[in-house]
Order: sequence, then structure tokens, then C-alpha cells
Amino acid sequence: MRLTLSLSEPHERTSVERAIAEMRMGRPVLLDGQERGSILVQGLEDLTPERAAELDVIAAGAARLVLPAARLRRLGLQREGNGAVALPSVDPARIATLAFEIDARVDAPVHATEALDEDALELARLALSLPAIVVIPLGPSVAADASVLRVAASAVHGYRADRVRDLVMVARSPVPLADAHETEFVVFRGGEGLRDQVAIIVGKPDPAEPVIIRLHSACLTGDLFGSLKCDCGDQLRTSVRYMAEQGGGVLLYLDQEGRGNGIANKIRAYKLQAQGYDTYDADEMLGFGPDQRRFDFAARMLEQLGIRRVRLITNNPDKIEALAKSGIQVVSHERVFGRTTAENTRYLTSKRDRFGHLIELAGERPRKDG
Ligand SMILES: Nc1nc2c(ncn2[C@@H]2O[C@H](COP(=O)(O)OP(=O)(O)OP(=O)(O)O)[C@@H](O)[C@H]2O)c(=O)[nH]1
Ligand SMILES: [Zn+2]
Repeated sequence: MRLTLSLSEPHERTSVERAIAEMRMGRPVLLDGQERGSILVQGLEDLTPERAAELDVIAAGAARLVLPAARLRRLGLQREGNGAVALPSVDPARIATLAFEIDARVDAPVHATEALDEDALELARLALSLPAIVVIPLGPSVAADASVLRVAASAVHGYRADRVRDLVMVARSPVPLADAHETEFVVFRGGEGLRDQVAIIVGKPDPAEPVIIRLHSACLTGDLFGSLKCDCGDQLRTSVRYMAEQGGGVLLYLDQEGRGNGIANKIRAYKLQAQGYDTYDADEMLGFGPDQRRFDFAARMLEQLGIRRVRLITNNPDKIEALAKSGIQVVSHERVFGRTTAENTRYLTSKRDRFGHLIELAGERPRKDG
């Protein structure tokens, strides 16, 4: 007798996680839109000439390069929505130029994206790849073998919102810190991309009262290495010290490197910043909007810790709004500043002037609080 092994996990969601892994490894994924047809999507980062030639052979109709509106604006097209640039052939050099060269201009028709194109871009973002996708339409005569992963477009569509509810606590232990001796680390797993998110409980916060909270997005360069380009490391340590002084608080250390773009894209953006672009323009050049982060899962972490009312340490009005929208009562907010350096002044000024962060810079008169 033959037994069939079948796991009870929802297959659709699992297939998105597998597709994220495929994208990260540079392999193409078959996106199944059912009656809308199927497309093969290939991230840009590993588009070798050999792969490009393979894709050219199977394309049923014109291939296209799907780019976010942010990147299209940088290519000189004023448009609100994302777009698909027609590709007469899958030419890696031309595609790379369109996707991230500084002085590139569009040289072919750009069409509105189809729903499947949007799902393909979402996959790239989930994989922390560059949001630039080569799309190959597949005719009915193409049958992909087991080497190509098939994922339902509908599963990609609802993935992030769906995953928010699945955050589970997987480990907790005391970890004494130099600035806060009585501290416990609590690890959550799940959420988008199954990343690990950590709650650092300082002292003994009382959940019956509003708890001092910081949502801190990971910044490898600033938090760990003391990079002069941002204020993250100072904000991190100041917040922990403040919580210890006040008798308790919780810092959520969120796996959201580079405002959610991932470390590779942040370092790509830093390279552009070294050429004169500010933090938002550099991200736009790579196809990212001002901020990819969502904080709804942070609200779920707080709830699991029994916290519903908070005093939030932040200068970022979006964090206040996002938590409030996710059902956490933000009783008050307090600002937190790092040192100003020659290297981070432009970063801080851009955050203040372009996105309303409540930042005071040394030598300036205090600004009115929001
Ligand atoms: N894309 C991009 N991300 C950056 C850059 N500099 C820092 N970051 C990231 O920006 C985020 C900063 O996180 P936070 O300090 O939590 O957030 P914030 O939005 O500044 O808000 P508050 O510090 O709470 O006021 C981290 O994910 C950093 O890795 C940059 O130049 N480009
Ligand atoms: Zn930083």
C-alpha cells in the first residue's frame, strides 16, 4: 500500500513563503492567475545572460519590465501608478539600466500594470529584492516542470495582512544589559516572511498603566556599529536607559532594516546618497516609496504582552497613527534624539522637512510639538 503524505497547513500561504525563498535565490517563479493566465516572474538581481536567453525562448508574446511608480518618476515619467515597460527581448544590460541606473530614461512604451504584475512586485518586496521584475507571459503550451515553483497570485495578494495574525511567542529569557540590568528578551516568530521580532522588556512595566514603548526598526549600521549616517544607535540606547530609569518599558526591536527595504537595498541607497541624493530620493531611485514599514504586527506583539495603552517614544507621526489604527491606545508620545553629526544632519533634516518627523537639530530653535 502506498501512503500519501499531506500536511494540513494551508498550501496557498506556504507556497508564498516558498516563492519568497525562490526569489531570494534568484530563481523565477510561476505566478498562477487562474482565468487571468499565468506569468513567469524573474527578479532582476540574478538575471544572467543564460537565464535571459532561456526566458526569451518561452515567452508567449512580449516580455515586460514591471517597475514601481517611484522608479518611473526617476526615469522621467510623471505617473501615479506602477508601470510595465515593453521589452522587445530580454536584454539584461538594458533591463539593469532601466531598473537602477541614475541617468536612465525610458525608451519604450510604458503600459499600466495588470493585477498579476502587482502581485509580482509584492513578491519582490517580500523577498527584500529590488522591486523590478521581468515578466514573461506564458502560453497554454508551456508546461513548467517541478524545478519551477508555482504560486497562486491570490495567495500573494492577501499574504501580509493574513500573516499579521500569526505571530507567536517562541522563546523568552532574562538578558541583563549594561544600561538595564533587569531585562527580558521575548522572541516572536511569524508575520511577513516569518522573520523573528524581539520584545525587550526592561524592568517591570505595569500593564494596568500606560507602558513606555519604543518601536525600533533594525539598523545594523547604526545600532551595532555606531554609523554616523543616522541617529538609530543613540535612540536605541537612550530609550533603554530611559525605560530603566522610569522603572519599566518595552522596546520592540523590529526586523525592518532600511525602513523595511532590507539591508542590501539600504546599502544600495547609501551608495546613491554618497553621490548626492538624500535618503528619500535615493530610495525612490531604487523604486521604493518613502517607507515600506507596517506596524500592525507590532500592535499584536504588544497585545500578546498584555499591553493596550502606551506612552510611545518616537519622533515619527506615522508610528503613532499606525499603532492607534491597530487598536493600541497611544496616551502620549515623547521624542528621542541622538547626536547630530556632520554625516547625519542631512538625513535628519530630510526626515523633518519631507516627512514631518518631530526632530530638533542642535543650534536650532525648538519646533512646535505635534
Ligand atoms: N532606506 C533607508 N533606510 C534607512 C536609512 N537610514 C536609516 N534607515 C532605516 O530607517 C529605520 C529607522 O528606524 P526608526 O529609528 O525605528 O524609525 P524612525 O522612522 O526614524 O522613527 P523614530 O526613530 O521613532 O522617530 C531603520 O530601519 C533604519 O535601518 C536610509 O538612508 N535609507
Ligand atoms: Zn540607522
